[in-house]
Amino acid sequence: MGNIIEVTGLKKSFGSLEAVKKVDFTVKEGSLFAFLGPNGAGKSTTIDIISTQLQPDAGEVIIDGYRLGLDDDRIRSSIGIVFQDSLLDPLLTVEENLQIRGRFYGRSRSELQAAIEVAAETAGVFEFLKRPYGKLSGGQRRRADIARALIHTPKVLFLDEPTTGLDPQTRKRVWEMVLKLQREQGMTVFLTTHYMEEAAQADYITIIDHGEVLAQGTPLELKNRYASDMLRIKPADDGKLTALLEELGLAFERDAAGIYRIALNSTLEALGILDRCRDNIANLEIVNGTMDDVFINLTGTEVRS
Ligand SMILES: Nc1ncnc2c1ncn2[C@@H]1O[C@H](COP(=O)(O)OP(=O)(O)OP(=O)(O)O)[C@@H](O)[C@H]1O
Repeated sequence: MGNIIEVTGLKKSFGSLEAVKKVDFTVKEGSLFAFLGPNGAGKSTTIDIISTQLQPDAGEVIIDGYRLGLDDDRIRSSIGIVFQDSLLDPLLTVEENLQIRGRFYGRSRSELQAAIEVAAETAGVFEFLKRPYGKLSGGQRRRADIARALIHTPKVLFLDEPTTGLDPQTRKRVWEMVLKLQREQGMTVFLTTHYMEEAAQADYITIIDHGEVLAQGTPLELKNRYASDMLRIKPADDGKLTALLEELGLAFERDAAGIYRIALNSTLEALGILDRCRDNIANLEIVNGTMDDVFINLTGTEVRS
């Protein structure tokens, strides 16, 4: 698959604040791409630029073969965006909201109705098309927002924190719908999220902070590079285990419960350590590095919950 988005040397300042300093990344067609960073990292500014809503100071953006600044109308027809704040009218039904949106795209009445049905079916809002948007639950609203973004059958769907503010069960349902869109319909999904368990399911991740790319790769590549597996040992005899680990030259920490934590260079390194310490182990576990660890190690910031 080729790249559907190519961003090179992107820069944007607001006065003296360099919100985007030099951002380069590519997104493969049909992939689930996660764009991560702490608050104020420059994610929204980047998305606003590549979705034609904000002019960059420098850089090149190509989406679906169209160049930003030259083919903005074509870019707009290739992308759908779900913002954090909904754009739908709470007093109108979901169907009426979709009709209003769909009319932007100059279709005949029957084409519009067909497009609404497909978008509603895809986003799972078919059964409440006739209900006022304002009367829907949080998860239903989010799916209606997604239906709005799908009405012109875009190739790339931008989702800005699509599951933030939803209860865990609803979050799961919305998330499953997003995955289905990407996996079954081949849609490219460009996602920002503060939920690392969602990011961990992406095909590719770019992490930015202070307007610069800190790291890029698949979740596995990033975990291998920026998160260690952890060996946790509950000792049979504290003093002996401390002495043994020191003798082995291993760095360790002890938590409040008296559990020893040893960062591993590789999972298999645990075998040698366990073999040497076996007589002093009451209990043990190996905890794999997570995307949370990657995020914290790179940005020095806890993931916002
Ligand atoms: N229109 C603007 N005028 C001035 N400063 C702005 C403007 N838009 C964004 N900024 C600043 O640029 C920086 C990057 O903001 P941006 O919204 O792109 O970050 P973000 O990564 O999307 O953060 P969040 O996760 O909170 O949405 C921040 O310091 C922000 O205050």
